Amino acid sequence: MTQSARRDTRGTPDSTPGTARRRGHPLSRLLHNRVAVVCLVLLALIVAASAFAPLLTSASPTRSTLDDAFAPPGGGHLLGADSVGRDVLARLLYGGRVSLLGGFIAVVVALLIGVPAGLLAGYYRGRLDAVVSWVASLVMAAPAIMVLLVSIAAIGPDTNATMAVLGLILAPGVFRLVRASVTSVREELYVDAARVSGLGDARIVRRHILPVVQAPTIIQSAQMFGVAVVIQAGIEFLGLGSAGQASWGAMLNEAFANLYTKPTMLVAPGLAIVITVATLGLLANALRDALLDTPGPAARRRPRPAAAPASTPGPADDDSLLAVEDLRVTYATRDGERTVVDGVSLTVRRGEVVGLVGESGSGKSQTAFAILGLLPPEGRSEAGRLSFDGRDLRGLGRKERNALRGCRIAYVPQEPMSNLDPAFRIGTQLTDPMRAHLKLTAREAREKALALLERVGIAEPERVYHAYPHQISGGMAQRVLIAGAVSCDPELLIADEPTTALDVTVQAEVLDLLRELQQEREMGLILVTHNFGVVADICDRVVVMRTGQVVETAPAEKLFAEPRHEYTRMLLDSTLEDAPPRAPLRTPATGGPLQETV
Ligand SMILES: Nc1ncnc2c1ncn2[C@@H]1O[C@H](COP(=O)(O)OP(=O)(O)OP(=O)(O)O)[C@@H](O)[C@H]1O
Repeated sequence: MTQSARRDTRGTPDSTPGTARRRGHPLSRLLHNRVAVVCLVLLALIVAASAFAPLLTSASPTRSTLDDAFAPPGGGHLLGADSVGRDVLARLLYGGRVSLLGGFIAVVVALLIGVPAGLLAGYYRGRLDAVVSWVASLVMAAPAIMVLLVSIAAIGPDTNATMAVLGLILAPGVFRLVRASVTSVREELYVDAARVSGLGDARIVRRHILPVVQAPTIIQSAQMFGVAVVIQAGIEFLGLGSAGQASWGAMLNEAFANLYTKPTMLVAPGLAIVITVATLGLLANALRDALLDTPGPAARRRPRPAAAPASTPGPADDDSLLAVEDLRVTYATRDGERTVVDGVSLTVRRGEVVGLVGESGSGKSQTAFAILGLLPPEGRSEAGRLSFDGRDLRGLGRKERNALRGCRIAYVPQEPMSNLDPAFRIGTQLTDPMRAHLKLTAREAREKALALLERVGIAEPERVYHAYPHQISGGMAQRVLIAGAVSCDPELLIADEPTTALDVTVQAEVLDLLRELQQEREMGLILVTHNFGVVADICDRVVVMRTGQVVETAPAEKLFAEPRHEYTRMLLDSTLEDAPPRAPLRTPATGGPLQETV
């Protein structure tokens, strides 16, 4: 995406007035919605009337006085009395408690089960997701009313227990909603970026995933509450609730029994149920408008083009900072296993810049992700050797990997904007990993972040520190990410096409910055690129990849002076001619044309 295109979708500092409206606090947006305010007031009145029933009426909801049977409204009974002389107002007020408590129990149970299950399944996917999704489908397939009736038969006529069972029945709906939200946000590059910076899963879920899940869950809760109130009334209406208690459903039952003699008895419980349910439904709509009117990250991971593998590894070096030997990355696909990195070997020494070059789809990013331990769950990697500073990275636990990533091995991605969470200020995103890894106080982390912002060439560090990602340009965002990447003084930096998404004018500045920081801190640097100009500018050594394999490894000068492999020559020629390297390739084995990858 070009810089200008990105500005169109993300906004610039000048576009803040437009975004300010959207960024207003959800509560203030809700309170600006008249329907929402009316609903909130009505709900508050219903809840207060039920909670303070003893203060509003001295009558008992269950005591019957046969002399008062069918007493008209007024006098001793403000809303009249029912067929056995019980006070209708008292039954209405106390009955609200049963309905509201029942709805509350059902929603809480559904949330307690659905939210954690959806978070875990959506975040970790794999077998856990498969099992939980299967159970959810099973529960959803069972007819809800039958399950409720069977549970009443088993537990007995206890309204609250029945509503807890209803919560179990509603939980798969919550699970699916949360799982879908997590799955979509999990693919966001800023979540990858948080993982790369070494933040633990709990922190990532709290910071980046939960805020996204929150809004749909709140909306769904309001809807579920309405459904639960109706079902609870239905159960009481059928006479299956707790015996002897006043409830709106029991009042409806009583009214139906006397439908022909006293039809007006339907009015009070009918209105109470309709108003409560309609209010919850309208409130859910208003919540949706208020909560979902926030700018979400639109950018998704770029679709990866397809490519077929070929071969030629290179040697590993013993005093190297990073040593990779015979790295393979495979994906299980419907058509069988697909190898996207095949026998890659490379080394990086301290203070050395290694360019990983090749056309799109040649496996550069997959190699980088495998080194970082960041392949998606469906991807598998294995290597003859994968060591960092003499330490074997194979089989490292999640915690140990996290401790290494972002701290000793850092990553700069190719799409700066998508790697910043739009919901948080730049300062928060910079200080978070520093506080986690370096155990800095909030104040120390802030000072370090401001110094870093200044170091990476940002003219107004304070402003950028307090800005949201949409308020800065793409070039600035990349500088911010570079500042974040070097914030914990890593020994190895992996930069995946760090200038691709930037304006041509900014590209050179960002490369200069990377080179300066690399020299200043004597970092090893793996620069993933398909641009030989970039390689010539800053790389000491070059690894050329094609279709998942290394075809040539050489010092940069040597590679330019005498490229050995035909593919390297073709890439170099296309760079010199300023033409895209897209001539049909021949596989070494068959000589047949390879698939076009872009
Ligand atoms: N999740 C996945 N499942 C299956 N194949 C994948 C997956 N992700 C990537 N690939 C494949 O891996 C191969 C290498 O992709 P990779 O992203 O490493 O290429 P690249 O050289 O970095 O390209 P680019 O310069 O476009 O980023 C591609 O053929 C791609 O289709």
